[in-house]
Amino acid sequence: MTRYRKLGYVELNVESIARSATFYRDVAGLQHVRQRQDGSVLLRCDMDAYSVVLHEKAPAGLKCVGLMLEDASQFEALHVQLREHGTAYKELSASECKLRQIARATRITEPNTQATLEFYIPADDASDRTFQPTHTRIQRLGHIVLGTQRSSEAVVFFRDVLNFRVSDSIGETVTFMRPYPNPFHHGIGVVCSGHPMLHHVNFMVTEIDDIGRALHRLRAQGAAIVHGPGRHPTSGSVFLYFLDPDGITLEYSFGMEEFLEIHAREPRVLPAAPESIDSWGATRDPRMGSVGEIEVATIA
Ligand SMILES: CC(C)c1ccc(C(=O)O)c(O)c1O
Ligand SMILES: [Fe+2]
Repeated sequence: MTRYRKLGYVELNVESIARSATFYRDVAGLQHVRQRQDGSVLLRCDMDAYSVVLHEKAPAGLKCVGLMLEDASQFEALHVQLREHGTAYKELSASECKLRQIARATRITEPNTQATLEFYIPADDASDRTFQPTHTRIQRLGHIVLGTQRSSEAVVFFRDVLNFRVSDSIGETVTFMRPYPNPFHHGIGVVCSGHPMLHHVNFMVTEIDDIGRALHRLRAQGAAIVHGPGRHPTSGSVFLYFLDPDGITLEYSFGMEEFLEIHAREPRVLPAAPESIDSWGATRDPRMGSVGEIEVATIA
């Protein structure tokens, strides 16, 4: 079965690249890396080549998600699983990989959310990958949550075909899964929604003070805070959600539960109640998770 390192990158469509590049650097606190010839902007929040890629394309939402495999031998296991399930896949050409600073990649359309998933290993190039945390000490791209009306089928696909492990669910509304054996409680969440969508993108920060400071900083910068601060009983994280310039929901969180590779605890099902989302009792702005079209790629 396929083994992963982590959720590696997320590529977003935004209405104005200049406006969003400034926001993701100055407000969200990522490091600007460079602009590619096609105009897309690379930002990072760890020592990888990039963690977030912005593309100027309406409507705003998700272009694709990169899942870093443990090593090159995982492609064989992944391809076997995809063929057995009858899921079409495409291997990216050497020139496309070079452009994206990756050594090898396979792309699929996840059949239930329609999200483009890219399974990859990074290039072993000599590019500068230093990362200097900014006002908010982001440690990594944490997770994304995808919405679909076929959420139970999506969970089965991530679990049985892609070898994600379920960490917890809240009733039948949301399930949190980790790309095995990455230790963090979830790299992907799947939420019930009326149509396929990106619900939010999460960045994990260094300490609770990053959340408290962000609350005041975001207010001063005029960003829309849409939920929190609060604590998620599922992963144990303290959270704060805010909107990017197009209304895409971003989350900072601190303190996520970690799982061992073996003898991990069993997944839990928490009741479908507000206390299962937030044990501090914060109220949610209805704009949370409301913008995030999923661009559907053609897998030839
Ligand atoms: C409100 C959302 C879907 C949610 C719930 C719980 C967690 C967590 O346990 O960390 C999240 O990260 C969420 O985004
Ligand atoms: Fe989250």
